[in-house]
Amino acid sequence: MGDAHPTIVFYIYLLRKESWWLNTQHSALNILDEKFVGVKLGILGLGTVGTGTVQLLQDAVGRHPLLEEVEIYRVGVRSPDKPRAVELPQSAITTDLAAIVNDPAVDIVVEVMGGLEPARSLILQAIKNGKHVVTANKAAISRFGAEIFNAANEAGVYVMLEAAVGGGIPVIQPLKQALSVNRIHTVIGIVNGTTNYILTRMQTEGSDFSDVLADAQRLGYAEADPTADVDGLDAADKIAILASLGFGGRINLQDVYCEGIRQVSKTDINYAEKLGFVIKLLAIAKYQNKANSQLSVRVHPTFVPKAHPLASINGVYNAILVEGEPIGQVMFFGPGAGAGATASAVTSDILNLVAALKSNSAVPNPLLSCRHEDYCQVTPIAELVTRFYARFLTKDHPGVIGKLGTCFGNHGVSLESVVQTGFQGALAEIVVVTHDVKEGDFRQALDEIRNLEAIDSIASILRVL
Ligand SMILES: NC(=O)C1=CN([C@@H]2O[C@H](COP(=O)(O)OP(=O)(O)OC[C@H]3O[C@@H](n4cnc5c(N)ncnc54)[C@H](OP(=O)(O)O)[C@@H]3O)[C@@H](O)[C@H]2O)C=CC1
Ligand SMILES: N[C@@H](CC=O)C(=O)O
Ligand code: NA
Repeated sequence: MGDAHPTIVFYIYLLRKESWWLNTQHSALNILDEKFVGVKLGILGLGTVGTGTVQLLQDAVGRHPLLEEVEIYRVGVRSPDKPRAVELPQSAITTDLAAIVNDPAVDIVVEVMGGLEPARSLILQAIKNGKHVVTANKAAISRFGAEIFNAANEAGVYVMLEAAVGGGIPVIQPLKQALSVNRIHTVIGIVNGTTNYILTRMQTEGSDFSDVLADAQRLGYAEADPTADVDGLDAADKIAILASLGFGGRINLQDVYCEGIRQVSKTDINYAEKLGFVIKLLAIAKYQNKANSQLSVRVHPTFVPKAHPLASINGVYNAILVEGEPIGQVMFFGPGAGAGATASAVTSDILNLVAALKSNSAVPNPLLSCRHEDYCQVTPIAELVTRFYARFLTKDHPGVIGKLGTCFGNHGVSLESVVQTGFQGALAEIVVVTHDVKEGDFRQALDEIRNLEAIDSIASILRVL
């Protein structure tokens, strides 16, 4: 300070103290009063997404110039001796992930390791240490979002998750920003690349489920445990996140109804084709009853009319159709999984954080942080009103169709079409498509039908969009 006037020294002391306080509250201020010297990343995970992200960052020429200010500082893995598709100094690689989130030099923690624990604890620890977080982990966010975002708001840091839904498709930021002036009433999408890839190949090539799943795993689309993809759980995580953003409240994951694609057979795919539909695993969040803000949030294989915009989304591609007022319909389309596509989303989040760090703003940006406090009301699936497709295997008795019609009629289920085209061995196959019906009523009719002497089995039940 040399011989500065004592009052000035005192003011500088107060400013420093103030800025220290702000620094602990808002890590966006970590660089206040200092020249911006670049941003150090601590990356947790170097698998499909981590590797794609490192490749993108190491090849920054021709991309946004801010990327050149990003340093890959530490990378955490499980098996340090595994051969990697990227070159990094050995000193940057560690198996001690806690050391990364506790390292004061790290500005942004990029969590691309997946799983629930230790991912959750590491994210929370990074936040506690005043670090911004980028994550691709929809499983952790959909379960621990409240805890993670509350902690982030308290610490004044951001948790960014563009890669968590729709892979490379920008959909999180548009919902948080560009579309947030709309009253959203429907979010409906194909949000799992693995199952869309499987269904597409079963449909176009008549391939077997297990062969195509192996290909999806080899291509890096599937989760470490592909059950999450195949059983619809990954899509449920994603629609919970999208619904939360679209409808302005938290979603309890247990309220999301979820069915996967295991029961979708080639026979159903062929019937769908004959009836003018394709089968897609849809994730749907929409007002069931706008008057009392009741939402329907669900994932299930669905008969989608061939003319619907989601019917032509094939392979690993995802698409999310958002409907709101006043905008009407907007559809986001692009690659939903894979190294490069997902790295694009992760890196765009990193870029946003670099920009936030550079802007030196003392005030957290409300368009980057999470503002939810309350939970949305989600209605039970029995209350859903939808059309159904059902396939029955029946004994070849006269009058079976009439008996089916009577049971449906007893429960107020009206039929749009009834088709009897084929046989499975000695059993006749009858396919029914209903008009809109309350799911609970439809299920009661099925219970009655199951008890008919002429019915061998109900081979499949799928909802129709
Ligand atoms: N794959 C995709 O297309 C997409 C994935 N995501 C999400 O991104 C995340 C990562 O997925 P992905 O890259 O496919 O996963 P991978 O299984 O390919 O990679 C996981 C990485 O994390 C490391 N890792 C995992 N657990 C630990 C641990 N306990 N300690 C140290 N290191 C650990 C692994 O280390 P090691 O290499 O040594 O085994 C590996 O490098 C997940 O949350 C996933 O849901 C999101 C969108 C698309
Ligand atoms: N396993 C997921 C990866 C992206 O989230 C998928 O198949 O969509
Ligand atoms: Na995305």
